[in-house]
Amino acid sequence: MSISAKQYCADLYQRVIKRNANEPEFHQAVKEVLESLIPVLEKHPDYIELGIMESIVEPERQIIFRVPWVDDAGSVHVNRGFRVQFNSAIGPYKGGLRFHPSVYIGIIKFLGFEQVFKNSLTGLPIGGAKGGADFDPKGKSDMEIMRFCQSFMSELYRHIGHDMDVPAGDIGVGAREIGYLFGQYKRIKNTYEAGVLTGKGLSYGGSLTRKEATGYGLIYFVNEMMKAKGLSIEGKNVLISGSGNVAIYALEKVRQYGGRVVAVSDSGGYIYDPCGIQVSTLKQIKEVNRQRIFEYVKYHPTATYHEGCSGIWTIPCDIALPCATQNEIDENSANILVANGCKVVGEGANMPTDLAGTKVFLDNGVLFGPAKAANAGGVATSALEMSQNSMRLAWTFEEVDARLKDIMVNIYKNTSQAAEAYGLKDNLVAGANIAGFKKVAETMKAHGVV
Ligand SMILES: NC(=O)C1=CN([C@@H]2O[C@H](COP(=O)(O)OP(=O)(O)OC[C@H]3O[C@@H](n4cnc5c(N)ncnc54)[C@H](O)[C@@H]3O)[C@@H](O)[C@H]2O)C=CC1
Ligand SMILES: O=C(O)CCC(=O)C(=O)O
Repeated sequence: MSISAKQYCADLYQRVIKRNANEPEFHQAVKEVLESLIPVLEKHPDYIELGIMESIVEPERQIIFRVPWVDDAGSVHVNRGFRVQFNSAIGPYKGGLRFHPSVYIGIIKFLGFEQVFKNSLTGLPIGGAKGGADFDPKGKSDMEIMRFCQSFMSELYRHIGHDMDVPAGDIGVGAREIGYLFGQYKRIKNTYEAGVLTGKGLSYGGSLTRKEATGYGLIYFVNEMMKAKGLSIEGKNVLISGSGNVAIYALEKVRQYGGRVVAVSDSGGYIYDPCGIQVSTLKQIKEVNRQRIFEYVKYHPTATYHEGCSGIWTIPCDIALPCATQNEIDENSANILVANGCKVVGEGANMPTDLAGTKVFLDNGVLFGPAKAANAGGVATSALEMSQNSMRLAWTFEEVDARLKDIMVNIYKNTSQAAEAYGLKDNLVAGANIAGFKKVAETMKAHGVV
């Protein structure tokens, strides 16, 4: 090879920027991975020579489609739907669907790219994909959500299948939406293909523990990371951003480990309660009533509500768990967290810390669990749901939970070993990228230039 691995990665990154203009989230995700992989490419120049690096940053397929739907007043709306099938080297495409007004191709591409490495880390046979729409579910009636999901699936069904591509939930897509999507798929295809979606209801092929899996898995990972340093969650003060699926079940598991979650947030603001946030009230407000987080203070007089979501990171804590969305912790918030004594960060959301924020944590010796590793429990349990669907069996909650825990312990072990093997001890960002990449790269090599 005539140029260094470092120069190759810098050049490739420039080509990615040029080819994918105006997609800063995708550029950010690629930059982090390429920088982590320099020591791997120094040992394996064949990954460059065989075009594996060029291929790993280029989705296998990108689908963009029109989603017309009619609201309750009879007005027609047209949204844009996406599915980016990024890499199918190690299994059928797998990854969630996000319904949020901020969705555009750059967000879906970054999420699909991250999913490739995350899914590889689970040790299960799943490739990487992501999808969604720029639809805002906020304030929509059940019937509007149903009509939107039916229209979305009326195009998506052509591109998915239990051995081809298996979507699931993400921001704005939970059990209700998966139900409507599944109903429409079944109607169009006239076949009961349970494994075509995951996160399903229990009566039609869903898995126990899938709802809890991302949040529980995050805490299993954080616990493992702390245990390796002689620390524990017990007695620690914890901040959790977001108050959706990941945040709620992370909170539940932190309490089971004896920690105290003193703040949670939504896109409007955050609540702080030094006595600890009650998970049952949060579930009622968010899962049942679908209300904003400020409602919480009506039930708990010790809690206070504060406008604006980034303020949550100014609260002193031992452990911070960003579980809302991408780039919610920047350099400034990271510096404040460190100055206030935060020693552990576990990423429940995808890419919630920007590159400068990540550097602050790593430079200051914060135990940092990157998203690809720390939040992989959700997709891992989706893969367990697919296994149960294939076998036409349903495992107990305890059985799935035990498998999830094993998977998270293994992910910690593999990421920390990969980091150490490349002289980057304790840098789990590099460890996750390296361990996730190597399995995919070796498989792509075995498949030839395809
Ligand atoms: N649901 C899953 O199984 C998995 C989700 N993730 C990631 O976790 C994150 C959260 O996803 P879910 O909990 O599933 O979504 P969700 O739709 O259930 O909840 C999202 C929550 O984040 C809040 N939020 C949105 N923007 C915010 C902001 N700027 N500041 C504070 N709060 C904000 C929303 O109000 C909502 O409470 C996303 O990054 C998603 O990609 C990652 C792995 C699996
Ligand atoms: O369960 C899945 O397939 C998707 C989970 C997901 O979207 C994620 O890991 O970010």
